[in-house]
Amino acid sequence: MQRAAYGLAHAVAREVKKRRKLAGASVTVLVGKGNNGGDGLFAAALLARRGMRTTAVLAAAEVHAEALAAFVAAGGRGVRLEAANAEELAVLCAGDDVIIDALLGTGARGGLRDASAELVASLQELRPRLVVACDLPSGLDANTGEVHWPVLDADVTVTFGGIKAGLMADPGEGCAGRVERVPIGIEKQLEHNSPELRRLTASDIGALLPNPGRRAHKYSRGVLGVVAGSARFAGAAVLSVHAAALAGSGMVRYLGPQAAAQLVLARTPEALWETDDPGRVQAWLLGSGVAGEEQLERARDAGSSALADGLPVIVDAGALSLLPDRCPPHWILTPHAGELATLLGSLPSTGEVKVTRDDVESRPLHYVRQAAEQTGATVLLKGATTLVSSPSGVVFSQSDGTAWMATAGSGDVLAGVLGALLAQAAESINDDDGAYARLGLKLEDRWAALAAVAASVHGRAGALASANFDGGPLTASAIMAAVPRVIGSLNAEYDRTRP
Ligand SMILES: NC(=O)C1=CN([C@@H]2O[C@H](COP(=O)(O)OP(=O)(O)OC[C@H]3O[C@@H](n4cnc5c(N)ncnc54)[C@H](O)[C@@H]3O)[C@@H](O)[C@H]2O)[C@@H](O)CC1
Ligand SMILES: Nc1ncnc2c1ncn2[C@@H]1O[C@H](COP(=O)(O)OP(=O)(O)O)[C@@H](O)[C@H]1O
Ligand SMILES: [K+]
Repeated sequence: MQRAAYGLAHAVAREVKKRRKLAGASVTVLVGKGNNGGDGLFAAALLARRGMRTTAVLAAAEVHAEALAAFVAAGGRGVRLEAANAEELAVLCAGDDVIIDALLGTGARGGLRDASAELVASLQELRPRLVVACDLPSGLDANTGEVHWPVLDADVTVTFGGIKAGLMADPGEGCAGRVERVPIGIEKQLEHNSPELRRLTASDIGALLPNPGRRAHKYSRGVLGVVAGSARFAGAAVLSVHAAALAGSGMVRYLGPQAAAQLVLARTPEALWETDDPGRVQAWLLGSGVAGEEQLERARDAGSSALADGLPVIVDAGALSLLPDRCPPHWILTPHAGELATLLGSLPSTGEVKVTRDDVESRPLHYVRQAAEQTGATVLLKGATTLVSSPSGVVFSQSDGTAWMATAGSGDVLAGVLGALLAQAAESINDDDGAYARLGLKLEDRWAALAAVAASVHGRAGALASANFDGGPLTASAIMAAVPRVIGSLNAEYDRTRP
């Protein structure tokens, strides 16, 4: 607890010092009845000793006794929270330089109640200057990222030991701000728990990204077949094919109507337009912008032959309605929340239960797992945080992008990037001595890891492209243009630091 409190106090002091002098700055800690409140009080005691004006709002009749004694001994002032003073206290706290949220931690059952809920709801409206959450924002489910409102949005969350699953899945992650981990000596223990939610680091991604050997040729690099776009949504074909080319596929074969193909070739003369027998490919991308019977038929045909040949397939947008009864794990579905809701509704195994887009957005981790389990496929659920579930339930979470990426065509670019990575890795991903094996990834989870690599490259490309405009808005084309640099720098960084 002392280590946790020390780490928390250190982070709070550092954040305050970015804005003003520490001595004389005001901090209020919101204290619940458990150990989370204890951490908050011990941290506040340390801050009082560094000259901060400290107040503790005590939200329970009994709080951590030893921590309260330390807080009082350091000169801190306690105020009891009651229904009658919740609003008044909210106004007072909102004027402070920083608020520490230590109401509920990992022992919480459900959300904030009574006066605590009232206080937090009012504070959230008052938009305090700086909020630091102790371990996790109170009201979050540490295991799922589901949120019991109200929650006070944090600027920084200082979390102890391991990063909780609830800080890597929305909507929880969206409330947590920047997440910092403080080691408290239980890390070795955590390593042995099988991690059901993982986030790949830049170094993991560098290790998994394909890097052509000296003797590579275009066919050995991986050929991607693409059935995307339609007369109505020609842009999806243009974007996905070009993104696939930029992300390093050896070659792209495009199947679609002449009108779309002309636009595809105008943007990507490197692609081939296939009008009858498409020739050999290592992987397929089906569905981005696919509409109309003729193009759906092409997607259906390609899907059937891929299933028969055991080739990996990305199933996006328009092709999500064409799934076989049971998909293999090397079929990667790429829905956004609305498409996932529709998909789940169409599966016989979902039964009569109706799933809405709102349901998926409030429990993305639950539903992405459910979809992977029910279809047998790997499922990538797009969003601010993108979750990828393998059919075995292991989930990867990547959150590297910027909200400017919520723009038309962004998903088509992701599909193209994923297609390129899939075609390049298709023949080596299961090798016993390959990069995926070296990272300790089980066979059934490798497709999900690959999809997570694509999501991260896509997110990083968006972040880089936006940074090039001082954090300004993006088009899908701008995201795409940054993809080669992101791959190049991840590869270079990995080469520089590899063990
Ligand atoms: N190894 C560890 O697990 C460590 C835990 N630490 C801290 O301990 C915290 C967990 O402590 P606790 O297990 O005491 O859990 P909490 O601090 O979350 O408090 C749980 C207590 O609050 C009550 N409670 C549960 N749900 C409630 C609700 N909705 N409204 C009101 N009261 C509710 C419970 O009856 C219980 O007494 C962590 O979040 C972290 O801050 C750290 O001190 C470091 C070490
Ligand atoms: N708020 C956000 N922050 C970061 N990335 C986002 C956000 N919203 C969406 N994205 C990303 O942008 C892409 C949008 O894809 P999609 O919804 O299929 O759009 P479209 O169909 O227009 O291409 C996904 O990769 C998703 O993860
Ligand atoms: K908390």
